[in-house]
Amino acid sequence: MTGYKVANGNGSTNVTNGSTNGHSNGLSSAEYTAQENPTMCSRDCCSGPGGSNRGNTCTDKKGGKAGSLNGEKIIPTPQSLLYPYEVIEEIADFIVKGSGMRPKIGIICGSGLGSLADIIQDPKIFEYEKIPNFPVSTVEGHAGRLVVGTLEGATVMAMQGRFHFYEGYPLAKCSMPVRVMKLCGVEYLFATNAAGGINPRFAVGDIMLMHDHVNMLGFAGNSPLQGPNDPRFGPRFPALVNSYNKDLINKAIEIGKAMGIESNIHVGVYSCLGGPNYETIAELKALRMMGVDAVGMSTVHEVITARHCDMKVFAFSLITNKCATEYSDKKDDEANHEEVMAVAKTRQKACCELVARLIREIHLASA
Ligand SMILES: O=P(O)(O)O[C@@H]1C[C@H](O)[C@@H](CO)O1
Ligand code: HPA
Repeated sequence: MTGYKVANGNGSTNVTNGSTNGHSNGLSSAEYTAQENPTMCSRDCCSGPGGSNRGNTCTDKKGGKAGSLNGEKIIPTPQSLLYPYEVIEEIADFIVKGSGMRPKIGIICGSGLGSLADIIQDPKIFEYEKIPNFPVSTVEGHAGRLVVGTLEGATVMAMQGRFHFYEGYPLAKCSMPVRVMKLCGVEYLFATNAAGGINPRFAVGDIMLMHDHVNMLGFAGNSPLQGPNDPRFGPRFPALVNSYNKDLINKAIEIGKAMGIESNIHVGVYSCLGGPNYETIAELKALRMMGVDAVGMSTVHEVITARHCDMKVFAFSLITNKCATEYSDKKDDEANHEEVMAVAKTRQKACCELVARLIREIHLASA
C-alpha cells in the first residue's frame, strides 16, 4: 500500500501502514465547558422513537423516582436506549421493503452537498417525516430526505440532510441513521461535511480527506454510545485507531490526481465542536495546537457509531472558509452559513465526481 501525505503540524508527514507521527505540535489544553446532555424520559411521549417531545425534557408529572424541574419529574434515559435494536430494525425494514433494495454504501451529505444524492440513479425517495421514528432536518442546506438507488453500479442510500447536536438532538439520535444503514446492509459509510480550514495551507474549496479526528464532545464526556451497550451493534469498548479506511484514502488521492485536482486535496484531522456558534480565535488556536486541520459540527459521532458496528469509513471535509487563528479586525474572519452554502455549491461537481469514482472502484473490486 502506498503512503499518503498528512496535512498536519507545520509541514506534511508521511503515513504508511497505519503509523503516524503527524501531531508535531503537541497537545495544548483548550478550555471546554461540558454541555449537559438533554434530560430525557423513556416514555413514548418523550425522547424515544415517535415521542412528541423527542430530545427535550419530560414534563410528565407522573414520572417515577427522578429529579424535578419546576416541580415536574424528570427521568433520564441513557443515550443508547433512545433507539433500541428492534426500533432500528423496524426503520431498516421499512426502507428495504419500500425501496426493494439492500444498499451496500451509505452516504451522508454535508451542508450544501445534497447534490451527492441527486446523482443517484432510479432513486426511491423517503422524506424523513414519512419514515417511522425518524427525526426531522432543521438546518438550511439539509433537505431531509433519504435517497436509495444505484450509483456507478453499486446500491447506495444517501442522507440528504444530517442531524446535528446543536439542533437539540442527543448524539445517539444524530447518528442513529448510521445504525439504520447497517441493518439495511450497508458496509461502507461515506460521511461528508462542510468545515472551516484551520491548517494555513488549506484554501477555500479544497477537500480534506479525513484520516483522524479529535472528538471534543467526547473530551467533555458525551458519546453516542453512552449507556448500556447492545452487543448486536458492537463491543462495549470499540477501538478507534484506524477508523478511516486507508485504502479508500489512497484510492481517493489517486482519483484526485486523475481529476486534475491533486493540489486541492489534503489528508488531515477533523474536529467536531457542538456549535451552532462558530469558534473563537482562542478555540481555533487551541485546536491548531492539538493538530486539528479542519473544524466542523458533525461527522465524528457518525464515525464512532459506524466503527462500533464495524463499517468501513471514508470521510471528507469541504473547506468552505478559512479560520483565523490570529486576532484582527477583519470582517472576513467571521464565518457564516451563507458563505458555507455558497462555497459548497461551487464545489458540488468535484465532490460528486470524487464520490462517484470511489464508489465505482469499490463496486468493481467487489464484482
Ligand atoms: O452538516 P455539516 O457538518 O456539513 O454542516 C456544517 C456545520 C454546520 O451545520 C454548518 C455551519 O455552517 O455547516
Ligand atoms: N466552524 C465550524 N463548522 C463549520 C465551519 C467552521 O468554520 N465552516 C463550516 N462548518
